[in-house]
Amino acid sequence: MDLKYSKASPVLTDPAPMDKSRLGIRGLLPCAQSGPSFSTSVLAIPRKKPGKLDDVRSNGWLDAMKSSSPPRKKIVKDVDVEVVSDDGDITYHSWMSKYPSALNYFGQIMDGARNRRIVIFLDYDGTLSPIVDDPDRAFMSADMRSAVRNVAKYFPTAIISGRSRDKVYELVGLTELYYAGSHGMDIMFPDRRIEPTNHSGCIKSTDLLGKEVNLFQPASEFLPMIDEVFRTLVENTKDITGAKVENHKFCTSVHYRNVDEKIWPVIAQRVHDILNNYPRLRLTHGRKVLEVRPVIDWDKGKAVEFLLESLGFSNSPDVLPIYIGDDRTDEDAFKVLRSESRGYGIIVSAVPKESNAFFSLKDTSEVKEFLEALVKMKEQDDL
Ligand SMILES: O=P(O)(O)OC[C@H]1O[C@H](O[C@H]2O[C@H](CO)[C@@H](O)[C@H](O)[C@H]2O)[C@H](O)[C@@H](O)[C@@H]1O
Repeated sequence: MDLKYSKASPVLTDPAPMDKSRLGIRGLLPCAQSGPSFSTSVLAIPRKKPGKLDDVRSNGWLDAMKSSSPPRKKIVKDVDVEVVSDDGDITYHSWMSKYPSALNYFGQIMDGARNRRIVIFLDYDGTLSPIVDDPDRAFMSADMRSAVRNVAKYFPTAIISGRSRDKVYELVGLTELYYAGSHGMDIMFPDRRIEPTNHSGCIKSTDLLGKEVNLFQPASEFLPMIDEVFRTLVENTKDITGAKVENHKFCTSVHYRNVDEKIWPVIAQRVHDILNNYPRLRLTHGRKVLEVRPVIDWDKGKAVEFLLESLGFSNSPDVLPIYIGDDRTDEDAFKVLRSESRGYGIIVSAVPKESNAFFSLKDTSEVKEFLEALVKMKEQDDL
């Protein structure tokens, strides 16, 4: 597909047909050719009559929604954190032969790292902080923060999150890291580095400490559209108990974790109908969350490549990138690292799921252990 601008821009020119097939739209509403103008006139959309929920059932949205997070078979009530029962233990152990524990294989991973510069990429939700019901309360523990801080002393470390860059920075609170928000569509990297050769469009800015930095925001033209669709989604889900819409600047998400499962078809249909008016936006599935993103050729995998290049680590056999993440959006990064055996993806999961990662960790406490082991190894000067 042609790029709209120069080779540098990830914005795709003719998104409409691609959009439709990705969304599985069956022409529920007349489809605007170029999306709505940025006005408030689209804030209220006509509601579907009850019983007309065939689109989201037939296009796979509902199935994807149901399988989008580990089953909550047992919930530890007062901790408010997902815990999966032992039922799937046998399957889990056989899955682990395909995705062995990064802790058990730590020695082998370190052997591969000998004489190579390790670069660490970390997802936030489900990786550094446990999955909880309220996205505003997804805090990382002090121990985890200290593990990440120590890792960053020895290895270049970046956080790549679906949240807005400001929000994830606020949650992590460490200035010594690199941050990419909005699924990699908002990357801040140091000024002293060279702009990656294949990309233009970096802008100069200052970080919260007043330091000069570069920003790469490949979806900046979508800002008003995302803002508009965010407000539309808020308006059209406000009557659904438990629904929550978040604005991540270059993408927006609709949470249904706290919505009664019987109402999932309704929330899915509302989002579907709204997206039908925005052919330049697409939907991806996260953990009990519908994520609305621009149709651009950019994802967490591209962000990893971009950061490696902008930090001066691109295409070097002396570099070993390690990416730790837990959800479907992290698969793009795992794929990049798997290709040409560039590095290691580590999936965080307590249940079996297909992945492009090489290794696995069961939960956030194992992530912390892995990070601590890296630091210990470095402190013993074994790397
Ligand atoms: O890329 P990430 O950093 O993993 O962000 C992905 C999404 O994470 C958040 O939602 C998820 O975590 C919440 C808190 O534990 C949980 O309540 C929700 O069900 C999960 O989907 C965040 O709120 C989303 O906006 C991110 O897209």
